[in-house]
Order: sequence, then C-alpha cells, then structure tokens
Amino acid sequence: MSRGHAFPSGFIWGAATSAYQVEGYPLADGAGPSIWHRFAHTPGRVAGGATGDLACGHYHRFREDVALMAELGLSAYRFSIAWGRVLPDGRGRVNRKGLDFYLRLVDALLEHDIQPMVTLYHWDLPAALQERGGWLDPDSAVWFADYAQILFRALDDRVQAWVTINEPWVVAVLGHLEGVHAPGHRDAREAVRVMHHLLLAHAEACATYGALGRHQIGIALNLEPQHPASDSEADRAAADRRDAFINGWLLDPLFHGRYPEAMADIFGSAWPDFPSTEIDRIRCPADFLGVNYYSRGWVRDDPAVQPTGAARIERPNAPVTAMGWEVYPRGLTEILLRLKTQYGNPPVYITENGAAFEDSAPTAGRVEDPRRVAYLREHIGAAGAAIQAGADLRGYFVWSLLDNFEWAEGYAKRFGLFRVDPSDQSRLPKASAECYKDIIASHGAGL
Ligand SMILES: N=[N+]=NCCCCNC(=O)[C@@H]1[C@H]2[C@H](O)[C@@H](O)[C@H](O)[C@@H](CO)[C@@H]12
Repeated sequence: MSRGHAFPSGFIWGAATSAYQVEGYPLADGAGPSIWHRFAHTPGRVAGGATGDLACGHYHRFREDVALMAELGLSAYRFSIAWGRVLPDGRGRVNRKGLDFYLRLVDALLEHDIQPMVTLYHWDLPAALQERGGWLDPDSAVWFADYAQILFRALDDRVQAWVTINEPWVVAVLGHLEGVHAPGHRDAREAVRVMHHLLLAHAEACATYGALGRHQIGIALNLEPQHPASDSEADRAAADRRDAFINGWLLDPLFHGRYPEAMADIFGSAWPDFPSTEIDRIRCPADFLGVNYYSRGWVRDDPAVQPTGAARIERPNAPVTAMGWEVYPRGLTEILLRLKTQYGNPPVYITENGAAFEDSAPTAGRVEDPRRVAYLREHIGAAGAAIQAGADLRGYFVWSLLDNFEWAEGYAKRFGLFRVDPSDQSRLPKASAECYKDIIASHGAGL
C-alpha cells in the first residue's frame, strides 16, 4: 500500500458513466435506436426484462448530476456519446438536437470546472449500422472515423481528453463470441474480425484526430492479471493463454504492432492471416491508455472451456463483489507496473474502477456501503503504490457515479457512488461518495 502523498499535483479525480447506462430516453429528439436498445427489448436477453428506456434519466437530470459531481469535488467526468443521438442512421445526416444535448452537458461541466473526458463508443452501435454488418463490415472503421470527426469538430475546443472505444474485448467477446451482449452473436470467426475492425477504427479515429485535434486521445481497455490456481504446468499454461486472450490480444497490437502468437493457437482456423499493413496501422500513436480495472483471473486448465481451454474460477474463501469478481487491489498495481516494464510506460488513466455490492437499504437519507468504501480505498492505495514505483498514472475515475443499467444484469448490480431509486430516479449519496469526496480533498493522503 502506498503511504503519504503518492498522487502528483494535477492528478485527475473523476467518475465515469456511459450513455445507454444512465441517460434514458434513447429515442428522444430524433435519436436512432442502438443495438443495445434492440437487444434489451428482446425478451430473455436482460435480467428482469430491464431496458435503458429510463435508466437514471440523466438525459433530463444532467444538471442535477453535474451539481452532485461538483459537490464531490471531481476534477473530471468521463461519459460516452450515444452515436445514434448524433447520427440516427449511423452515417450521413446529423441530428442537431442530439448533438446539442452533449454541448449542453459539456458546458454544464465546464461551468463547474469539471473537465469532460468523452468516450466516443461505449457499445451502443446504431442499429442501422448493424443492419449493414456492424463491426464485422470492414467499412466500420470509416463509419467510426467519420462519426468521430463530427464530434471532434463540434467539441474539441472544450474537451481535453477523448477515448475512442471502450473495451473492444467486451464488444468482440461478449457481443460476438459468447453472445451475452449486443448484438448477441456467437461466432469465433466473427469475433476475431470484429476485434481487428475495432482496433482499425481506433487507429482511424486517432489519425483523424491527429490532423485536427489539439488535446489527448486514447482507448480504454479492461485489463486483468491472470494467475494460475496451482503451480502445475497445465494451470500455468492456462493462465498464459487467458492472459493473451484478455490482455495481450489488445496490448500487443496497440503497443508492439503484432498480435500474440497464442491467438492463432487459441482460435485455430478461425484466426485469419491479418494484413501486416493493417496491424502496422493499429500501432497508432495514441496519447494515453485508459485502464478499466476490476479484478484478476484465478485460472485453472480446463479443455472444456472454449476457446482458451482455461477456466476463470473462484478462489476459495476469496472476497468477491456482487459480480462474483475477486476483490484484488494488488492486481491494479501489477497491471500498471506491467505497462511500465513491458509496454513503454505510457501515460495512463484508470478510466474505470469500482464494485457492485448488495447495498443496504437507505437510512436517514444515506446508504451505508462499507465494502465499497474499503474497495475504493484499497484500490486507490494500490494505484498510489504503482505511481511510487514509477508508473505514469495521470488520473482515476470511479465506476460509477450512479447506480445504472448494468447491461445483461439489468439494474440488479449497483456500482454507484449515488443510489438511484428505481421508482423515481432520485439520487441518494452513499458513504462511498463521502469517502471519495474526502480522498479528493486530501489528494489521496494516507492511502
Ligand atoms: N472473463 N472475463 N472478464 C470479464 C471482463 C468484463 C469486464 N467488464 C467490464 O469491464 C465492464 C466495464 C464497462 O465499461 C461498464 O460499462 C460496466 O458497467 C462495468 C461493470 O461491469 C465494466
């Protein structure tokens, strides 16, 4: 654990959300439907039949939420733009009312001295583009770069940091291999090509930004150390395969201009011989890396688990969150120092870190959430330890500001610093909000 003031002056303290998870009213003011609107409205896809139709009502309550952020003392707020609000058909005609919502949100943030960090894509592809093949279509990189350019031109005078794509791994694997996220496909050949096209889309957006942008651009990856459940050669090899599958599949093309050799072993005939010119393009000069950290993998060899032959299992007696993910703060330090030693110590923001727990019912206008308080303190301390060991960490964003739509889990899993009452979308601070406010005020001293 770090001690004292590990956090440099200028360190960014933020919180994060995404459009489909918090905004609600996904079709308001001329917006076009996304694949998540379609997926959530497909019976059986989301727990309890939940949808993002209301979510947290942030689309109408954003000024109230910006005031909550200012009360916490946030220096930044990470949010995503719903592509379909700006381009209802995904391409072509701009929906001015959709764009205006984000202009108003950014201006409200700046009025409170809160820096916007804007994610261009957080999983809600316009349904019209899915009908053209979605991320499987090689033109998807161009669709994305054209969309990004519209936002760069409209907002780059006020937005200091852009994230191109949030967690390409989840889009490719949960959306196209395991089928538990939109668009619900289960095809290894698709998944590997979707990942490649997402990385090409990131590169095209970075190239577009390089020609006209004045600030920073990066990508946000879910990174997770993989540890063998025993010291057997089989479990060690399984952890290595899962490490390539979760971490190397992204980090190696982005920073080393090559895919891990293990990918061809993992995917076999589904893995194509990607053109080297395209992989060279993926190794683009982004300004920072966003790291979404939640847990580590505890891995056992298991040939029945496709495609890696590696099972992520629960470690006996380990503390876990409501998502079943092990609470393992040291994994954050490990990931940050691995980026230092193996990937050139790039500027890093922790673009997401947080936990869902079964919060107690509100009492006297507040929710007591001691486990989330402990989780945040331990993980911010782990981030401080990485800084003291030389990691170039620039900021930390809690996932999430608000309890929100947790994808296929619906609203049952609550990650917020503020509880959102499902009956009226009212916000209520949790003890973790007060804790984070104190951490920000003391600049992380003592963690
Ligand atoms: N095998 N395996 N590993 C699981 C890897 C999936 C990790 N999930 C995430 O990182 C998502 C990220 C997302 O940005 C946000 O929109 C989600 O609300 C949070 C909470 O779920 C996290």
